[in-house]
Amino acid sequence: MPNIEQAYQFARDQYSEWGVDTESAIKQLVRIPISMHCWQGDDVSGFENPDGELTGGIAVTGNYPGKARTPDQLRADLDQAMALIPGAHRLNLHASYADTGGKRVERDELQPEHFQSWIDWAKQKEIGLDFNPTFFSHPKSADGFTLSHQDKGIREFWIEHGICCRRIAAAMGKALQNPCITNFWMPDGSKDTPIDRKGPRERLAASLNTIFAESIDPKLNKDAVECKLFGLGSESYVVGSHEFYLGYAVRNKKLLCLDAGHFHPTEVISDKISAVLQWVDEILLHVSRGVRWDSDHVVTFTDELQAIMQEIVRGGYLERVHIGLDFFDASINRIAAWVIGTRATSRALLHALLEPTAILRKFEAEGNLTARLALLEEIKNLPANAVWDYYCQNNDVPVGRAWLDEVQTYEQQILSKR
Ligand SMILES: C[C@H](O)[C@H](O)[C@@H](O)C(=O)CO
Ligand SMILES: [Mn+2]
Repeated sequence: MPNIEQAYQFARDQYSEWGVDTESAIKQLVRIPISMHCWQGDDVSGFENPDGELTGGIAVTGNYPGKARTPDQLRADLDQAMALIPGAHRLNLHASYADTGGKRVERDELQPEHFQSWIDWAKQKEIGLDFNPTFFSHPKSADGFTLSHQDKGIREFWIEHGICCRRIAAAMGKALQNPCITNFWMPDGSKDTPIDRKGPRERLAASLNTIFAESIDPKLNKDAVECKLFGLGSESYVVGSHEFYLGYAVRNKKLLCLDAGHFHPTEVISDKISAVLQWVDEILLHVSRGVRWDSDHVVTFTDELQAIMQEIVRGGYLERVHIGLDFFDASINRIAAWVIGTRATSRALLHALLEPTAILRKFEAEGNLTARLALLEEIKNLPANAVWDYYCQNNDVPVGRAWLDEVQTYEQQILSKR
């Protein structure tokens, strides 16, 4: 399309006047993977018990037809979504998505072989995999506690699950020659005011220490821990709070996972990135969008999304921050949800890479805060969209809203027949 080329040439010249090299921004962007979460494709159901209840204080609303019910269906949907998103990304899998051929395998008995079909798929697509033990939607987590449970037997079951998952993740990392990030999120907490806040936290720390006792080469697997402010049914107390995991990650050299929907409504993770990276080597992000009680709306091109990406790029943190997504919406086409959220995240990264940061930094250093604010407003009018369209075209994915036509065709031909 010649007008995309023309618009890009015009944009390239405009950015060059601000000292920004659009070609270099594009080259950087294509190398930044975004870890797409498998659970947007089936409302966090997984394949262990697809019609079972989703527990753990998370909820998916909506009943859009056509959700994936088998590993093959989920992979086909991911193939379709990934074909509409520029760049090479990753897949983030939960343990409850094991491909066991219909056989019931308990979570403390999961093995790498139960994820072989995912590994083969990722190898063929030349993408990396990330992983998560699943501590919810299971009878042994029914009262809201897992690794911090007061019952030793229940704790041991979940500890064994954590140990299995790290080995599975290491097998994925080895097979794909690409380190897997394994994120530990446990729903443990209580609806009403507990008397004992200390005991569960001591037990959670001890359980994690046992899980992480086996040393695994970081070239194969890196562990992350994820905090939360509250969940449905854990409104008064969450064992794994922010302070708990920040301390745990610092002391035990783990990655800290910051989920954008897991803090007070006026608290933003964009401000936390440079703070926690003073104390931990690497972090994982769960890019999400909190709306009132829900921490997991589909990511859109918000101010906070842009601020997160600006912080990563301005701080020179691209090697230390792993970008993952975490949202689930069953009220709209699930493939469209992936595409909207991942394209928005990638576009926000591009905007950050196109920022004339050197000029802004200079004004700030000189104390010229008037110029800093004025230029922050002016650069919002630079033609980043022309660079984005050009980037999409060069990566063989639809430009602009054309991707939606492809999702609608797939819905008619595939989803509507499920
Ligand atoms: C399904 C995920 O593990 C989950 O969303 C977790 O990361 C979370 O954010 C829970 O609120
Ligand atoms: Mn999360």
